[in-house]
Amino acid sequence: MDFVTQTKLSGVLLLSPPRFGDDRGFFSESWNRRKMADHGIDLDFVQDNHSLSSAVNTVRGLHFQSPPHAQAKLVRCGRGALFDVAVDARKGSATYGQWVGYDLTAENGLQLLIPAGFLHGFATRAPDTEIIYKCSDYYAPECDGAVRFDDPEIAIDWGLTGDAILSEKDRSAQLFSDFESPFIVEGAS
Ligand SMILES: Cc1cn([C@H]2C[C@H](O)[C@@H](COP(=O)(O)OP(=O)(O)O[C@H]3O[C@@H](C)C(=O)[C@@H](O)[C@H]3O)O2)c(=O)[nH]c1=O
Repeated sequence: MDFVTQTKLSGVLLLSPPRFGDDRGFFSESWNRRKMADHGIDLDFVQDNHSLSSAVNTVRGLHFQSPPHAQAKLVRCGRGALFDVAVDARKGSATYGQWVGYDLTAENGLQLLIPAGFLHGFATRAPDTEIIYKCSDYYAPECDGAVRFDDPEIAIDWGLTGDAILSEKDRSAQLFSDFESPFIVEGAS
């Protein structure tokens, strides 16, 4: 698999950092700014997040931070397995409202790069799943927002095997049709 794979949503990239295996296990560079810049991606990450979801079918999302604190995220799985989803929320985008989802596991080491302007969420596929992600802006609760993970218009196939386990915030999230996107696709006026 190539180091960088473009997805059907412009700017959302699936990354496969090389792993060097030996008798002890493996070594991998999980983030290398210079290497990413060689691929035309120059992001200034300022915060790393790490969360544990105990149960299978835990869903966190779909989340965003509005400008001026919009966040690009580089997501990977530290333990277990998760299905990671990005939804294009950029007004004027040809793929507005479309989603992509990928299985990121501790074993496959895949990463998803999600630019600002996308909603992000994930579902856990294994117990005690840990997600680790870099963010390009600091947490700003006043800019924090959520759209329903099961929004009928976006219609994400989460592949859940039971009822979704949600936070109170996510249970009461807005519909995509009520969401006034603060994001504009680059180049649109
Ligand atoms: C996101 C975040 C939360 N918190 C606090 C607020 C709250 O008390 C507690 C739990 O917050 P939440 O319920 O929002 O956590 P969670 O539902 O895991 O939210 C995260 O979901 C994924 C999908 C994302 O993309 C993230 O950007 C973030 O929105 O942690 C921080 O201190 N810093 C942060 O950056």
